[in-house]
Amino acid sequence: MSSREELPLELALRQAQPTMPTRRFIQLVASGDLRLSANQTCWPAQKAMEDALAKALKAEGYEIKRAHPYDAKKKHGFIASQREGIEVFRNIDPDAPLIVAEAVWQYSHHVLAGLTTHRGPILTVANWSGQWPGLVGLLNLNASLTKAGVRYSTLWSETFTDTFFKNGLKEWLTTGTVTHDQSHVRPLSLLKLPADEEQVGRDFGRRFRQNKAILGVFDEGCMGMFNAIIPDDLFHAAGCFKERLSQSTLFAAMQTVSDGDAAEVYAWLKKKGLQMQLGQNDAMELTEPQILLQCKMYIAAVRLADEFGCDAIGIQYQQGLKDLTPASDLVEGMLNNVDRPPVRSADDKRILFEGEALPHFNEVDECAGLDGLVTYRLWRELGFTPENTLHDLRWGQQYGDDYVWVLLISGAAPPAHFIGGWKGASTERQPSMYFRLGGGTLKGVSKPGHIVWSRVFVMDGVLHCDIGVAEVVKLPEAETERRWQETTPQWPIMHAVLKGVSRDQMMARHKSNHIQVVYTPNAKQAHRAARIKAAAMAELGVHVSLCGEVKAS
Ligand SMILES: C[C@H](O)[C@@H](O)[C@@H](O)C(=O)CO
Repeated sequence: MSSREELPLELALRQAQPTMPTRRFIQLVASGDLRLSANQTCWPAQKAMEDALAKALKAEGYEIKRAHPYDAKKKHGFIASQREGIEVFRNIDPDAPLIVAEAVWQYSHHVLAGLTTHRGPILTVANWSGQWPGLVGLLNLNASLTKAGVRYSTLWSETFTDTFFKNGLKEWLTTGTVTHDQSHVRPLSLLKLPADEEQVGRDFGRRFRQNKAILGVFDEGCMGMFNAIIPDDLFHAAGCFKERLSQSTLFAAMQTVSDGDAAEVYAWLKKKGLQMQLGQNDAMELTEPQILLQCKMYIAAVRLADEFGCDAIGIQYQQGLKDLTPASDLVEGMLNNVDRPPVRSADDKRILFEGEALPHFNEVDECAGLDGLVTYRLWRELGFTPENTLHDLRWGQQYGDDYVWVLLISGAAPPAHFIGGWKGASTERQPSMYFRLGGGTLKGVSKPGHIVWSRVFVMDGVLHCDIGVAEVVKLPEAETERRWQETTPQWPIMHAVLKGVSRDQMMARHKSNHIQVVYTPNAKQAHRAARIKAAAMAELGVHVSLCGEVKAS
């Protein structure tokens, strides 16, 4: 029996090269949020995008056929749960070509089940718009499909009339796949790093693995981000172990924090100069009681991390928690900063994690957790400021000679990254369509400088890590404001120019909605640190690729 015959039928079919049937219609699905308010608010953008897509397909002689209708009662046309998705896919011809169209942030598990058994060619498409996190949703879906071993093609467009999109669409319609330029990706295994740097990285990696680390995960995976879950055996091989915690525990621990302790954190923030955009209307504005609850959450999170001996923690922050308490963003930003309000143990005997950040991986993205902890500790050893964070790869536009990405995360980044530090930081109410009970974000503009960017992801059953360098640029205030207004003005922003990677190369390759970023003292050190980090990751068994202009020596 050949190894091919040993494969289960479904898998064999999935792995077969998809062929494009000559039907004249293309089925379409749209995955949405799990929150009705978000689906309703974002529906008009999705509708506009689907109309533009339909026009593009019509020009090629094809018609779009939605596989699920607009729901007049719910006032949107998204698949809004995993169950709904499975039911929709029952009526989809599994051999027919299928487009997944995304203009919004979506929960990938709504369509993942159906897509894992779809045999026809799959095309994921997003509109090049900052308005809602549709590109972010697309990247999460692509990464989830990659981890699941589902074959797919992907495209994006601002107008759906540009040459890049039209050529890609034509290729998909005729061959069932879209090829992208990924010449910016160089596997580390084919490169030779300078021996001294390789040794520093490998030595760090060996010690990291031997010491073992515990990453506390508060409600793994319940934001639908299948890609963000690292299988335990892969995690263990890198020296990382999960402490599975519940957001209910976090909520319960919040109830044990005294009002006085919360008030101290609040006062610390005020003294540091954090601008609080406060109002009175709890439903729409940020209020003092919301922030005080966030201060309680901050203390509770640090105490739980101490109790379970965690080296880093990740709070899932949406499902479950959003129904109980204000959002965790301000908490996350504080945790990730070395200069943060002190937290004493409940018995008042110790200051917890004194002089250190408690690395936090937003949205329980375990890939970011591994990366964040490695980076924090390695940067400390290199003598650099260790604060790092993830951002969403939200959108981007040309500015002058540069393609400047909008890296924006849905609530918090460490103030150490901001122009002016704490004094340059502000907290604004999370949009109520996402967070009914409010809560402040931790917002600022990332300072100009040289950074290393990276992303850990799961592909072909193993861990990968892409590493590159970038420059954070300062844009005029008006341009920053314009970019905020085009996206989500309450969230922290980084204006990043990725070195040696074009927009389309990045979109084609990047296997995540998130990107990890950390500062270095200058351009030369950014390249050096990227190489050392590459060696460290390789030592942990991760398949590393250097992307774009990282000099190999
Ligand atoms: C609030 C939103 O749902 C966010 O969670 C979303 O835009 C993301 O940041 C996804 O990474």
